[in-house]
Formats: sequence, structure tokens, C-alpha cells
Amino acid sequence: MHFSEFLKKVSELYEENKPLVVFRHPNQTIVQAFWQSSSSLVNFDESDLNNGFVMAPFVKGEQKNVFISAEQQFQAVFNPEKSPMTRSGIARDLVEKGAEFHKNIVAKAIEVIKESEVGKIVISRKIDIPTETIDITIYLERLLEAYPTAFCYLWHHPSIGTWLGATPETLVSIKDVNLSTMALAGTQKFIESSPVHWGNKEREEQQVVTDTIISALELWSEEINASEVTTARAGNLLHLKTAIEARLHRDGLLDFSALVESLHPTPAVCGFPTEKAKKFILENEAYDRKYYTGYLGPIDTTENSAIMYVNLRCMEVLANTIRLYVGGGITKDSDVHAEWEETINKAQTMLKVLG
Ligand SMILES: C=C(O[C@H]1C=CC=C(C(=O)O)[C@@H]1O)C(=O)O
Repeated sequence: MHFSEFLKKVSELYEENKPLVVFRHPNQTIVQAFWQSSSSLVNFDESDLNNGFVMAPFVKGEQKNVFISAEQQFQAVFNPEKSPMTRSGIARDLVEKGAEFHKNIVAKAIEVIKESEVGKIVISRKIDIPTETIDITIYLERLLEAYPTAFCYLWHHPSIGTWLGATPETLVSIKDVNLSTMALAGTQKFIESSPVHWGNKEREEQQVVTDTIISALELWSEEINASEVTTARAGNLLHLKTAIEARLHRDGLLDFSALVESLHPTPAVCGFPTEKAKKFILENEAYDRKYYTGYLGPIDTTENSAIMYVNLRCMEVLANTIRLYVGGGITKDSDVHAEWEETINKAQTMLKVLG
């Protein structure tokens, strides 16, 4: 199918309010779409493992792990035209709203970390951009164009809403007994031809993520290998990354839910230790993350494989408003102002898509 035809079909299904997901894996040209003719909400935890797409929230409760079946699907090839990325024209005052509130929570998190055994807490916020005309196919095309190395998606369900994103982070990739994942944390702005230096704050923050993932995997695996720490680029940002591989005791899909839930949420999106960091987030962030920092991705039972990504650098489409979600890891060495600037930098990923 030609890409223009593909987009037309996506647009029609979206207008018909069908459950629908469109996605492209990092560094791939094939864009896939799965959709459901019935608008029923399928709870993934209550259904058998089938071909389809999972969308899981940060915390299960009001939001469920939703499944969209791959029974109806179509695909196309998308070749980015390599046009230069546009600069976002969205006013900085919209992005900077709520500075005092956010900085206060970050300061409080630093205090808690200094006074307790909590090592890291990820603090996030939402940014609402009033938008009169919302065209999801234009956003989708810009996402695919601008972020070829990210997992890009558009997800819609009539009982939940619409989300789009371009995430740099894989939560877990499973094929038979082989598992791969990554520990991604630490952020700085990408500046062309400028040498990259990482401080101890970022290195320690990222190491905690690596250690926690490895200890969760010990339960399921025979061999675990971690790469050297490298620098990975995600749009206008750089992160520290460790690639982790493991050989599972048995086929990963047999334990899919338990395996994935044992890794989620990683300290890259929640903190460490997990339960204490989560408690702080739920008591202090004062807004609902919903599917931001949850995970999402396709399951292919025919291929005995699944790839779940962490839902970062994403936005939710609301009536006349686009809501962006951004956050960062706080440790004892965090600087309140630098953490605030980091959320502004991270917002650029989706702002560029809005035009
Ligand atoms: C929580 C986010 O990023 C995480 C992933 C990479 C680097 C992060 C950091 O440097 O704080 C965060 O842990 C976000 O983008 O909203």
C-alpha cells in the first residue's frame, strides 16, 4: 500500500472512532496498523495471549492494560525525506507554566533522598497546549519523519483517548528464550560537534537503572550480559545507555505478563527503591500520568516474539488541547533549575511535531 493511501485509511478509521494503533520500530521503514471493528475495551490481563498490541499505564488501577488485536491490519513503507527539522513555534510561556510547583516537588524529592534510603525519584509534569485544529495524521507523519531511530506510534481507543509518541527506550524485547533490554537514563542536550562529558550524577543515576534491571532478570534468566555504557542520541537529547541481554529459562512469551511486570516500572521512569519512589510520585506529583511512563508494543505469537517500549516523549490528544508529558530522574546531586530546564528540553521532542 502506498503511504498516502495508508494515511487516508488511518484517518478514516480514526474518524470512525475505531480502536487503532499505528507504529514503526526504530530504524525500520515499515509502518504497521492494527485495528478493531468493535469498540469494546479488551483488558489484556483477562485475555489469552494473541497477536496484537499492548498499552499499559504507569500504575494499574483506573487505567487498565489494554489490548488491540492484530486481526485486522495493513501496512506501508515510509521513507523519510530527510527534510530539516522545523523549530517549534509554540510560545515558551506555555511550556514554562507551573514552574514553581514543579521546582517545589523536585526540591522536596531531593530532601527526601538526602534524609532516607531512597536513591532516586523520577518527577514529571504535564504541559497543556491549547490547539484549535488537531490533525493526527499530520502529527503522525511528522513523528515518522523526525524520529527515524525512535519507536513512533499513534494509539487510539474510543473509551480511552488518543496518544502519540516517539520513544527512545525499549522496556523489553523477547524472541523465544532470548531477551534484550536497555538501561537508559541521564540526559543532556545534543550540541553538534561539541564533545560529550557526563557527570557523576548522570552516571550513578544510570547505573541504578542497570543494576535494578539485572537483578529483576536474575529470576528469569541463565545468562545476563551488559554492554559498556554508551551515549545514545534521542532527537535533541543525549542519554547514557547500557544494552542488556539475557537467556531465559524458557520461552519468554510463556511468562510474558509476569516477566514484563517484574521489569516495570524501571528506575528510569519511577526511581529506586521502586515502591518508595512510586509512593512519593503518587502523593506529590498531583496529576495522573495515565499511560505516560507505562509501556506499549506488539506481541507476535506466530513469531514467538514481543517488543515493549517505555512510553516516553509522548502526548495525549484532548478536546482542543494537546497534553505533553515530561520528567526526569532526581538524585541527591540534582539541581532544581537544571531539572526544570531538562523538562523543557524534553518537551521539544513533541513540540516539533505540533509545528
Ligand atoms: C522520564 C523521562 O525520561 C527518562 C528516560 C531517560 C532519561 C531520563 C533522565 O535523564 O532523567 C529519564 O529517566 C522523560 O523523558 O519523560
